[in-house]
Amino acid sequence: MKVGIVGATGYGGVELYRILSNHPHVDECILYSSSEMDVPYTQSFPHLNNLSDHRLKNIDVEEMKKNVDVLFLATPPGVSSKLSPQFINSDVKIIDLSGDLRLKQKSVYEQWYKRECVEEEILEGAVYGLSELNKVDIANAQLLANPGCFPTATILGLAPVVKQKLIDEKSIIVDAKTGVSGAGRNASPGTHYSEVNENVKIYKVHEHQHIPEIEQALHNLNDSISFISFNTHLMPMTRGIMATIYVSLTETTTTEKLLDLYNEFYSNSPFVRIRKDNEFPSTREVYGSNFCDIGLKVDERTGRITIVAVIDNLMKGAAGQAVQNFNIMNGFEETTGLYFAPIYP
Ligand SMILES: NC(=O)C1=CN([C@@H]2O[C@H](COP(=O)(O)OP(=O)(O)OC[C@H]3O[C@@H](n4cnc5c(N)ncnc54)[C@H](OP(=O)(O)O)[C@@H]3O)[C@@H](O)[C@H]2O)C=CC1
Ligand SMILES: CC(=O)N[C@@H](CCC(=O)OP(=O)(O)O)C(=O)O
Repeated sequence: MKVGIVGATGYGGVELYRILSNHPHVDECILYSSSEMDVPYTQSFPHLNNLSDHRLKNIDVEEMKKNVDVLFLATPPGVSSKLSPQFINSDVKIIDLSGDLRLKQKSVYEQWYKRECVEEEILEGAVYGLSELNKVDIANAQLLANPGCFPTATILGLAPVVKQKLIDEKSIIVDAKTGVSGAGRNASPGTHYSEVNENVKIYKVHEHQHIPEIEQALHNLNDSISFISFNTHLMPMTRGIMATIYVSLTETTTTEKLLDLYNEFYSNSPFVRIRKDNEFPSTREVYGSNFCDIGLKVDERTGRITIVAVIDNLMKGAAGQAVQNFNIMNGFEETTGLYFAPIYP
């Protein structure tokens, strides 16, 4: 297959390139840029010297329609809203890593992203691609909205107890932490070294754009869920997301029984690893991989559970899950090109 990557000079784009350039069903990667034309890719990324002789191409929709089977958009918010509609009814499948197509209601996108949304009929046609929960629709998608990094960890961490209706629907609290690469390659005052080093910062309090995405997905699993409490913290590390989730149980149960439920729920999900009783994952243990690792424990005194879900934000939180979805959309084994160990230490 021939794949195109728009935004190849960014973090999500170069992670896609790392995976797709070694994918057994990808014959060619075509790399697009909105700011550079006909310059070697290695100019942006010298770590690819001797591995890539690609030159960046400018974005030309008609050229893409002729030369590309699947187009990945690893672009800032607003770009996919303009590009994706131009591919409707074409033979090109679109996998969008941005948040532009994830929310089903135009007004909700405009409220949280504070920018204009695509038409609702485009949103209706887009499939939300949380690979573990939506395989049948993903397999038939032409337009795929790849989930956000925090939603991926949070929804996978909660899905079994939410679907089984074991928790108080108003009790969900998510305390999430992220590495700085989640903010993309361009430095900003909030993300440069001296701001982040030896520091922990809470940001976008009650205003994070992933809140409605998580609520939408949980509501689809259990329609009594409408709102969650969710906050994010920037950590002095490059990659990784940890979502620590607190929820109240509606009936008495044990850690052992919940671990059995999670193991059963994810028994056909090769990238979700449930930890043993009293073992909790850390971000390092999924670094550079497509795994989502989950640990949990019942607090018998309070009747609450603590659930911990970790991912690599650029892998399962972005490019890795995008390739997992690419595999499902094209009838390949979902682990193709992706089933490798995390980098450790
Ligand atoms: N980083 C992460 O962990 C995650 C990111 N995402 C989402 O994925 C998307 C990409 O993120 P990330 O790679 O981190 O961001 P980066 O800022 O690192 O890269 C974005 C790339 O988009 C390109 N770009 C900028 N403006 C335009 C435009 N108008 N048209 C076309 N291309 C443009 C730029 O390349 P050029 O100038 O060469 O065109 C740039 O390299 C974002 O929507 C982000 O929210 C989702 C999950 C996790
Ligand atoms: C550290 C950091 O700033 N992370 C970003 C990650 C969000 C992201 O990738 O944006 P979309 O999923 O909405 O496209 C944030 O928290 O906003």
